[in-house]
Amino acid sequence: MEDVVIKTSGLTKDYGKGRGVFEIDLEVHKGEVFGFVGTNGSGKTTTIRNMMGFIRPDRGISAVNGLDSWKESAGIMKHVSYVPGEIAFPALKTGTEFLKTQAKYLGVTDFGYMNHVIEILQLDPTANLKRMSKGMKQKTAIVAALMGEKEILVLDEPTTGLDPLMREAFLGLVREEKQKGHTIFMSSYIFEEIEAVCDRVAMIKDGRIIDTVSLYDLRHPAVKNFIIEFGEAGEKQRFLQNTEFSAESRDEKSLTVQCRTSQLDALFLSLKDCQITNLQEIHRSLQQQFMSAYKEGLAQNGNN
Ligand SMILES: Nc1ncnc2c1ncn2[C@@H]1O[C@H](COP(=O)(O)OP(=O)(O)OP(=O)(O)O)[C@@H](O)[C@H]1O
Repeated sequence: MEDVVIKTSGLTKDYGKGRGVFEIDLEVHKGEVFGFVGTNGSGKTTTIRNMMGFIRPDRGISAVNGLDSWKESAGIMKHVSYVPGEIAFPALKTGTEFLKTQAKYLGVTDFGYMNHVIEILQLDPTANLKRMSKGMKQKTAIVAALMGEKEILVLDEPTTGLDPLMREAFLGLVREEKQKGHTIFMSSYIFEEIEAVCDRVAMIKDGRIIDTVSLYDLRHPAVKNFIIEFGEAGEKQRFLQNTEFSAESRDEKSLTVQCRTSQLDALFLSLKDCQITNLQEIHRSLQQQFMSAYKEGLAQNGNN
């Protein structure tokens, strides 16, 4: 596909004893926010480090903008802003000094966007780098990465150490990047934040991709489930006895109904003479999707 910005195929880095990443196939398209979720030690950082050309794969390929990650890593760096999972700052005194060095390295001369990111994240960069809290270090690394305004962003657990308000502010920055048409690859173990900003998500477990889902598809399933609460128990019973939809009683006045999206009209029509006190769609969350892919994997491996 022409608009593929990041691609891995059969990517394998084997550290022995089942550790590492195995046969990783990913395609991230231009302008996409692509999430990468998995539990601790599942292989997110190893995949990202391969993508960035920091480590050499044992098998398979990784390419960014058509450039081989390992062989042409210098070329890749021209197009990619990167926030590492483990932040190690150079021996400089303050955040400001570090950001100035970074600006020089990246050739940034207009500091408008950098100051915007600093403001959004409420960072005081004048603080001593060594004495910064975990969250401040993380914010500084984000500012250092974003100031380059590159068209590809690779973020390894970028919200580590950020409080919920700052996480939300950071997700706003990700949305701004997407609006500019930039491509974002972001790892996380926090399902809610991936769900909030990503277009597609790959799930990794024990070094292998177990599922790739489109958030649009997750939010727009072909079959929907609703909780319907009736004003009176008798109405609920009448509905249950007469309906052609698959329905199950929940309690005296409420039930769950399963309905194909194409039959929503018919469902609502069948409810038109009932007194409904509440109607709520049951959404399948990314975490639920991950848990079922996880369990399926266990069952296939005969561990369940
Ligand atoms: N240099 C290395 N040598 C040996 N094993 C390694 C090395 N780097 C990573 N591993 C192992 O590979 C597996 C994947 O690690 P990785 O850091 O990629 O996971 P992760 O999903 O990023 O985890 P976390 O969310 O905890 O940061 C782990 O079992 C880890 O111990």
